[in-house]
Amino acid sequence: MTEDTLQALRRDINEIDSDLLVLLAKRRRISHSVLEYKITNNKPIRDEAREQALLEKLISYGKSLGLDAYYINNVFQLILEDSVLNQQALLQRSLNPDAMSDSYRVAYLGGQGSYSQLACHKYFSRRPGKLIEIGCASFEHITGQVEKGQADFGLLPIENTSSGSINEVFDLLQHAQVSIVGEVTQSIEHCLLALPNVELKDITKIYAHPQPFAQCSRFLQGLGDNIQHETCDSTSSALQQALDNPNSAAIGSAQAGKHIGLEVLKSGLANQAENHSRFIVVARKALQVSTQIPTKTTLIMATKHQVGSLADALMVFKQHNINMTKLESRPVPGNPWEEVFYVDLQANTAEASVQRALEELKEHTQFVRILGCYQSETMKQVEVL
Ligand SMILES: C=C(O[C@@H]1C=C(C(=O)O)C=C[C@H]1O)C(=O)O
Repeated sequence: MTEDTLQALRRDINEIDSDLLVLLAKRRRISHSVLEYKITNNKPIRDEAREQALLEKLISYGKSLGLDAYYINNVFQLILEDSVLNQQALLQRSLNPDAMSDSYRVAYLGGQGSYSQLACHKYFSRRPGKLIEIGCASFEHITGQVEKGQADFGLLPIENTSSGSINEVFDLLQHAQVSIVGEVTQSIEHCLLALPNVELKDITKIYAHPQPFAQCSRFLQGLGDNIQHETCDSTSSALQQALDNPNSAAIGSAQAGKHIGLEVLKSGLANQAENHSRFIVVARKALQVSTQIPTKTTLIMATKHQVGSLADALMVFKQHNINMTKLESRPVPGNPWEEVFYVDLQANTAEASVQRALEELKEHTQFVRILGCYQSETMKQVEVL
């Protein structure tokens, strides 16, 4: 085959890819129109039976064209997710017009290349308007910016699949005057990054935020005791240190390393192959969440000092048929041995049944505070394979 033939084939591929994009954009517009029907008829945004039927039909047709089921499933699950999340985002925007402006300021930990920045870009990608980023040095700084009205939103990591709950953030939420308005999950792919030409054997010091150190503990143990670990305020500052100090490395994402001029010495450092962090998005005022979309409510409560009081409180959720997805206990700062509980519920406080459950919960607790009611971002795929 000649070079000219190759170029001609590549032109054909380019054309097909452009056509695919045009069709995807058209599909998205039609999906937006379907939303109008759901709003008028008060129907849930998601229709899993329709998705299931659609995927089965596509897989069968795709097979006749020589495409395998796994490939078709992967491609269309992504298209469906986009379609559903976009409808949800549009609906939420129409419900909360006051919270929409041409530009919005978001405070997150670190700066260019931090994992928080990746999560911020992912979460706000569906939102029109100009994103103004405010890099912060600590979690308190983030909530402070939101409380003072210097940021419209703050992004805080709350849990990680390798290292568990991020206690500092839970403790901060006890007193911060902010409301949770959203969540986003970001996959975290830790790499060891160093200046070009530095080899693993040359490294004497590794810089990282405490979270990546915890999430990559097994890899770090394997390197032996001769390498010093220095904790940094954020992944961005760890990268800067690796840039400034010879024979050192930092833990961060490959993208962040590339951006700043560091190369990947080793990838896949996390203890768990599937390493994800869930972030919460906070704002000064709570948002209204449509009952047509999957919703989470996060609350904080202190139970009474009586036998069975936690069990009694949790029974309220069971009796009202409310699914609890997380229960976390944290000490009360300044009151040794006192505990507060963080609870995530699959519930929307706009529903009368949820309001009744929360009223009843008060009878079994010393206090209850709703930290937020927000759109659940995790979309469970329908299973066809
Ligand atoms: C577009 C719709 O809404 C959602 C998105 C779908 C899609 O993009 O094909 C299918 C079902 C729904 O979960 C619809 O209900 O038809």
